[in-house]
Amino acid sequence: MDSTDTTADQNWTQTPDGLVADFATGTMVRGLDFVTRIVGVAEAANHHPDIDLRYPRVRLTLITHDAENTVTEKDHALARQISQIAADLGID
Ligand SMILES: C[C@H](O)[C@H](O)[C@H]1CNC2=NC(N)=NC(=O)C2=N1
Repeated sequence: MDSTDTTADQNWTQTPDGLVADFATGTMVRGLDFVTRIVGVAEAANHHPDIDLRYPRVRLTLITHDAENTVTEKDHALARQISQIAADLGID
């Protein structure tokens, strides 16, 4: 996957803990709305991020437990979906 021009990659960084992204939600209420939508797509994918909901940002970490805690396509696919939700909500 060309990792230079997709929205998902603009938000996400590969770390030893997995794919990590911070989203500047601005308030905790907006963060909760964002997280609620994330949980919806995570449940549908049966693939779940670690979620750190704070004021004024949400931090997400994606790793595949079933693959000895490595980053897999499941993580990249969910990252793309999450980045799209953020874009839809006008969250950077
Ligand atoms: C049994 C269940 O389907 C698995 O444990 C799923 C659930 N959600 C998951 N979420 C994440 N992030 N990684 C996984 O490997 C994973 N596996």
